[in-house]
This record gives sequence, structure tokens and C-alpha cells, in this order.
Amino acid sequence: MQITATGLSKRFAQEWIFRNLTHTFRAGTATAILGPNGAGKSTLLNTLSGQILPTAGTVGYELHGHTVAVEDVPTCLAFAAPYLELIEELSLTELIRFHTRFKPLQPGLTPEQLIACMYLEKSRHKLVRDFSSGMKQRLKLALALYADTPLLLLDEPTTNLDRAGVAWYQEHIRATLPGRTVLLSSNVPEEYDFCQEHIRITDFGAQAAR
Ligand SMILES: Nc1ncnc2c1ncn2[C@@H]1O[C@H](COP(=O)(O)OP(=O)(O)OP(=O)(O)O)[C@@H](O)[C@H]1O
Repeated sequence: MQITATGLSKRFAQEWIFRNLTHTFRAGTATAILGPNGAGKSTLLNTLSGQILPTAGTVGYELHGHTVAVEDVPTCLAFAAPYLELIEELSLTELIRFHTRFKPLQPGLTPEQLIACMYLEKSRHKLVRDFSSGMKQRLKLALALYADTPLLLLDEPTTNLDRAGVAWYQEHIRATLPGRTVLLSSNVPEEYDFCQEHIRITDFGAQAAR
């Protein structure tokens, strides 16, 4: 999926988060959105995916040469972020069954195989609320990475992961990358070293746009 931002700007109250961002996120390309805490990375990610309305400017979407309406973008994307909640009352097996009704897994991948790929076989009947923070993050990532969507959004993907978790992420992001457009917000090079493009949000801050 290609995403075209033109003059994109976002303001909360009196505070401009970014201004006049014009960029084409090419289909099949992975882009890292970089910047310090509070710079506006998550806001940009959510604006680019149509989940937050811009204050000014436009975002356009194209898939296989056809325009995609902003209201149809949610069906095209998978998103993992620390602030997105899992349904904690469900067991792992129940949650995957529920989630994949709306976000099917990539062709040929079964829920059991997804559980094995997360190394969570022993926790298949455990309630998600009883997962550790690292297990929850691995689950969020696996549901997004292995969703059958052309657009993948990752906000600070290695949050709560230990060394083994980071290595797991690096292996599986590379396995699920081909053919997808990836937008990733990060401060941590090991999260985004596979990205072909980098955008520094401070280049589009209120200061830069004056
Ligand atoms: N809904 C909102 N209403 C008002 N201000 C907001 C809102 N969402 C974010 N902000 C503000 O926008 C700025 C950018 O926040 P954002 O979460 O996008 O930064 P970030 O670069 O992702 O930060 P971090 O690296 O800490 O996750 C912050 O000053 C934040 O307080």
C-alpha cells in the first residue's frame, strides 16, 4: 500500500506536533519514524493510518493502483503498540480465535502454528491477563506481524521485551516484511535497522516549518 502525505500538519490545542510534512511512503518499503520522547512519532503514525484527523493537509492511500478510502484503511492494516489493549479476559487460544475473525492470519498459518512461533505452547489456556508484560508484547507483535495485511504499523515494537524477545522480533519482522508497507516509530536502532527509509519528526516540528 502506498501512502501519500501532502502538507500534513497536526496541532493539539496551541501546540504544533508536526507541520507541512510531504512524503510518499512507497508500497513495500519500511520507514522508521524517529525522534525523542514526546516529539510526535505516535501522533504521526496514527495520522498516517487515518486514526487521527490532521489539522491541515491530506493523506492518500493506494493499493495495487486503486485508491483506498480512509474508512477502508483499517481493514488493510495491522497495528502493534504498547497503548493498544488486548482482551485480557480471554485465554490465548480464545483471543487468537476472536482476533483472527477480523484480522485473518497469513495464508497457511494456523492459530496453533502462531502459538508455537511465539513459544507460548504451555500458555495456550492461560488467561491473557495473567501473561507477563513481555508475553503480552510478543502476542501483540505476532498478531500484527502475521496478519494478512498490506500495511503494518509498529509503535516502539520492543517495549517490554528482553534480549531473547528482541532477537525474536528481529527474526520475525524480517520473515513477514516482504511485500508489505511498514511504518515504525522508534528510538531504538535495533528495532528499525531493517528500514530502508528514515523520517526524523523534528525536521517537521513547528520550529522547522516556520
Ligand atoms: N490526544 C492528545 N491531546 C493533546 N496532546 C496530545 C495528544 N496526544 C499526544 N499529545 C501530545 O503530543 C505530543 C507528541 O506525543 P506522541 O505520543 O506522539 O510523542 P512520541 O514521539 O510518540 O513520544 P514517545 O517516544 O514518548 O512515545 C506530546 O506533547 C503529547 O503530550
